Amino acid sequence: MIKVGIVGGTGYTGVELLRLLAHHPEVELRVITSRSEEGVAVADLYPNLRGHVDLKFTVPDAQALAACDLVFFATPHGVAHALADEVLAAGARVVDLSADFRLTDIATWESWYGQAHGAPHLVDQAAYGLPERYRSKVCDSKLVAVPGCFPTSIELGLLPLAEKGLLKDQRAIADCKTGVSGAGRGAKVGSLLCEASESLHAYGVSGHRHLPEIRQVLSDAAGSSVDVTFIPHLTPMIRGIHATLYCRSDLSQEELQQLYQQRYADEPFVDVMPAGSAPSTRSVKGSNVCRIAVHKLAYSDQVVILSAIDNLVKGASGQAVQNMNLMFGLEETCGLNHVALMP
Ligand SMILES: NC(=O)C1=CN([C@@H]2O[C@H](COP(=O)(O)OP(=O)(O)OC[C@H]3O[C@@H](n4cnc5c(N)ncnc54)[C@H](OP(=O)(O)O)[C@@H]3O)[C@@H](O)[C@H]2O)C=CC1
Ligand SMILES: CC(=O)N[C@@H](CCC(=O)OP(=O)(O)O)C(=O)O
Repeated sequence: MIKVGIVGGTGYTGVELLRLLAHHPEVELRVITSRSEEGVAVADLYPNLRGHVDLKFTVPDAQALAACDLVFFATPHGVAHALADEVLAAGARVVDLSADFRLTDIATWESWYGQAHGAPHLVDQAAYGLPERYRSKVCDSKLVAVPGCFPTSIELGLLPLAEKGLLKDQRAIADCKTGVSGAGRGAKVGSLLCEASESLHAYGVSGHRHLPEIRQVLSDAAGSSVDVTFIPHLTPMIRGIHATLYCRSDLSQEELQQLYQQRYADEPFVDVMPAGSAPSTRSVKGSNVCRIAVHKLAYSDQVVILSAIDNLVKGASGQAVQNMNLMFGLEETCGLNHVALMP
C-alpha cells in the first residue's frame, strides 16, 4: 500500500483528494494537515467522509510527512517550495497541486507570482503532470507539478493541432468559464452567493497567471512559440471549466475529427465527442474526464474547439491521483473510474 500524506486537507482540492483516495485500492491515508482545524476529525468537518476516512487533522510536520511514500500538496503557492525538499530528501515522492513547479523558467514564475521562487534547485526535477503529453516523464519523476484547471482544459483542447504544427499563425484564443470552487474555500467577497450568482464577469483580462503555463506547454508541443489570448470568466456554478477555443486551420471538419479521435484514441480520460456535439460541464462533473468537441465553421478557416472538465477532478485532484498511479506503476485509471453526476 502507498502511504499517503495530504498537506492542505481542509481546502476544496484537499477534500476532493480525500473523496477519491478513501477507497483507492492501493492507498493508505496516513497524514492530513490543517493548521486551522488541528485535532478535528476529518469526518466532523466533511460529513460526506463519515465512515470513509477515520483521521484527524494535524499541523504540517516535515518528519511525519517524510514517513509517507507520497505527499500531495493541496496548498497555496509557496508552501510546497518550503517543504518539498525535506520530504523528497527522505525518499518520499511529491505531487504538488499548486503552481510552484509548473513553470520551467524561474524568472517567469517570479514575475507572474510576485515573489521569489523558494526552491529553484528543484525545478529541473519536476515533471509537468499532464499525462496525455508528458506520461513518460511523470512515470520517471519523484516530483510532479499538476497543471492548473484552465491550462488542463485549454492544453488538451489544442494539443492535437499544436503537435502537428497545424495551428495557423501559431495563435489561439481561449474564452473560458469557471465555477466558483476554483477560487478555493477561503472566505472572499467575490465568492459570496449574492456576488457570484445570477451574474457573469471576466477577470484577469490584462493577464492571468495561467497564461505562461499555457504558452509553455503549447509552445513545447508546437516546437516554436505559440501565442494564446486567454480570458477567464466567473460563472454561477460550483464546479466546472468550459473552454471555447478559437484558432484557424485549413483542415476540413472530417480531417479535424479524425485528427482528434486518433490523437486521443488511447487516452482513458479524454473523450472526443462526435462531430456537431457540444460538451457540458455537467457531463464531466465529479469525473476525471475532459470532453472535447471540434468544429470547423463552414464559412471560413475558423476552428472552434469546446473543452469541458471538472476543475476539482481533471483540473486538480483527479489528475493528481492519475499522476500518482503512473509514478507508482499502477493502472492509470485506478480509483478514477467515476461516472459524472447527472443532473
Ligand atoms: N480549486 C481549484 O479548482 C483548483 C485549485 N488549484 C490549486 O490547488 C491549491 C489548493 O487549492 P484549493 O484547495 O482550492 O485551496 P483552499 O484555499 O480551498 O485550501 C487551501 C488549503 O491549504 C492549507 N494551507 C493554507 N496555507 C497553508 C500554509 N502556509 N501551510 C500549510 N497549509 C496551508 C489550508 O488549511 P489551513 O490554513 O487550515 O492549514 C487549506 O487546507 C492551490 O494552489 C490552488 O491554486 C489547482 C487547480 C484547481
Ligand atoms: C475562480 C477562480 O478564482 N479560479 C482561480 C483558478 C484556480 C487555480 O486553478 O489555481 P492554480 O491552477 O493556479 O493553482 C483563478 O482564476 O485564479
